[in-house]
Amino acid sequence: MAFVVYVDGQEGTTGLRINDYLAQRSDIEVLRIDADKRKDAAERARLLNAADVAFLCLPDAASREAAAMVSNPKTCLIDASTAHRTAPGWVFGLPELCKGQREALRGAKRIANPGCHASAFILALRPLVDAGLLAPEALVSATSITGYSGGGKGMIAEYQGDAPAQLQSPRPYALALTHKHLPEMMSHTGLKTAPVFMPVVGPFYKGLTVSVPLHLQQLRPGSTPEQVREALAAHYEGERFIRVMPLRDADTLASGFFDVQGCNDSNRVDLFVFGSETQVLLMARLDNLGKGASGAAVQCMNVHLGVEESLGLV
Ligand SMILES: NC(=O)C1=CN([C@@H]2O[C@H](COP(=O)(O)OP(=O)(O)OC[C@H]3O[C@@H](n4cnc5c(N)ncnc54)[C@H](OP(=O)(O)O)[C@@H]3O)[C@@H](O)[C@H]2O)C=CC1
Ligand SMILES: CC(=O)N[C@@H](CCC(=O)OP(=O)(O)O)C(=O)O
Repeated sequence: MAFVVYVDGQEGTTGLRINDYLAQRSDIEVLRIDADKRKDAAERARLLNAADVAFLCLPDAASREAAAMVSNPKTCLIDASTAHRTAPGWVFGLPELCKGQREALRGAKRIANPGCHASAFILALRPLVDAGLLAPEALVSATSITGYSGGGKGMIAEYQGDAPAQLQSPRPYALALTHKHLPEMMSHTGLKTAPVFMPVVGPFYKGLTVSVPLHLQQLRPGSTPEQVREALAAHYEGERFIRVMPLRDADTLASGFFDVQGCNDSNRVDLFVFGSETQVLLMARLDNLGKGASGAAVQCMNVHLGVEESLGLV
């Protein structure tokens, strides 16, 4: 018997991509809402409550509204928005976060998927905190370079229309230093202080890389770049979507440049450690619409339904 799935926000950037993934699956029956009822609360409530799994691919306020509509105890919600990522009762949708996370996702009926920048930041730093290399009290900074599809339909239209010249250069943003991913970045790494975080959106569709520069003096005394890479490799051993690259990745150093789009069209995260005698630079790369959004949501569904090993993501 097929699992019944509904995507609330089926016409948005994340929803469309989830539907592409689901279309390849014979074990999933997708409920679709009529075009003229896409924002009709009663019809959305009916479909949400008819689903085994419902994805919320909506702005935050609409996600909160949708969650409040669900009374069927069997419906599992997987929310792609920022609304519930540190909310009590919701499990964070990052199976690789730590031991026990998969089991938590199997049992959960409320799953909040990470933000795209946050996924990369957390996957790069959580192992260092868990291994005792980076103290929870550490003060860190991060930048993120991202494609414009991260900004949803609105930003895509801005870039693909008659775009003004300033959109052709990288644009730093969130300069009030209050980016909406900071709470989840702290809560799911264990860091007690928010990083100084500067995202930069560039004139390409998708692909994202978070970089975290660290002086070795910021780490446990005596730490080396080798130990940093080792901590990542040990944490993610056996994880099929996480690739810990060789220390000082030779291909990148030989080419001289880092390829921000190198994980596009995959659900993969590549983790890089570059290092000198006194410094390390951690870089985490993903497709913001893959492991940064829709791929991650489908992966969480697979984990929840207990079909993770068999299905559809690369
Ligand atoms: N794009 C990305 O890389 C990522 C996005 N996310 C998050 O996922 C969520 C969806 O983002 P994204 O797909 O990019 O956004 P889009 O703007 O592309 O799509 C949002 C969709 O939600 C629909 N919608 C808005 N309000 C309602 C409502 N009240 N009822 C039903 N549908 C509604 C919109 O309808 P309409 O078409 O009429 O505007 C639109 O189709 C957001 O919370 C976003 O922050 C998370 C990680 C990464
Ligand atoms: C380029 C761009 O604007 N990106 C979005 C993040 C996309 C994402 O992860 O959004 P949610 O947290 O809403 O899920 C931003 O930085 O706000």
